[in-house]
Amino acid sequence: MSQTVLEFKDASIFQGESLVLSNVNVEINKGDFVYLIGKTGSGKSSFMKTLYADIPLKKGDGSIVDFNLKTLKEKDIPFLRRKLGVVFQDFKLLTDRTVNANLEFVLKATGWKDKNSMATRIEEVLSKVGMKTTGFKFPHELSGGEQQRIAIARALLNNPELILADEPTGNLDPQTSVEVMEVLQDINKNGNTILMATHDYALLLKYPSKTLKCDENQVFEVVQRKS
Ligand SMILES: Nc1ncnc2c1ncn2[C@@H]1O[C@H](COP(=O)(O)OP(=O)(O)OP(=O)(O)O)[C@@H](O)[C@H]1O
Repeated sequence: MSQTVLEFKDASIFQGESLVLSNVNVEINKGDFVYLIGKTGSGKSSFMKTLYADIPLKKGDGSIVDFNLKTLKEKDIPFLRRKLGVVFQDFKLLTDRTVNANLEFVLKATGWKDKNSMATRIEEVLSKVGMKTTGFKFPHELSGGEQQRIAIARALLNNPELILADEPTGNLDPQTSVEVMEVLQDINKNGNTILMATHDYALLLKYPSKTLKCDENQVFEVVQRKS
């Protein structure tokens, strides 16, 4: 039986007082790869932010990785985020330290203590994204695509139940976008569930998958037509 990782029922999403999305009914199951598309300003980022509790869910119901977003308390947010891996368009690596130190920073912040286990986990996630030999480098010594791979490795550190990728290829050229997408596809094939907001229709065509669209304050599933 499929296991639900994310479920929204009749939810509304607000930015401050203004309604961005209404009647949101969405379900994502374990192992899915789901795209979230829509024009600029249609609410993709607002939806993503609701999922990692950067925006509170005030109306309707929403649950994600066994957390109820409606009743979520401030103190629960770090525990929710430990079960999520978030990847952003602008990578958000700490520029003043190496790749290894970036990853170690996250492990320490999420309660890891043993040096050897941390080093092993760092090596594991770097090899998952094909960046095993770059741990000693600083972010500025890496290309955009490589930095995004490191950001994906960082998202994988705590074995997240769901990866939220908000325009992960938005700052990359088409060739590099495909390379980063291959990494996300591999991770998905290995069992990780991924929700990816994107503007990149070329990727959608190349890697077809379930697609949700934000338009006119609604989110609905679109069926890709085979050409
Ligand atoms: N911090 C904010 N405060 C108030 N309104 C906001 C805020 N952020 C976004 N909005 C508004 O919410 C709506 C949805 O924006 P959102 O960023 O979710 O769209 P998006 O689909 O992610 O766009 P893009 O593709 O440009 O990132 C827009 O009308 C935007 O102006």
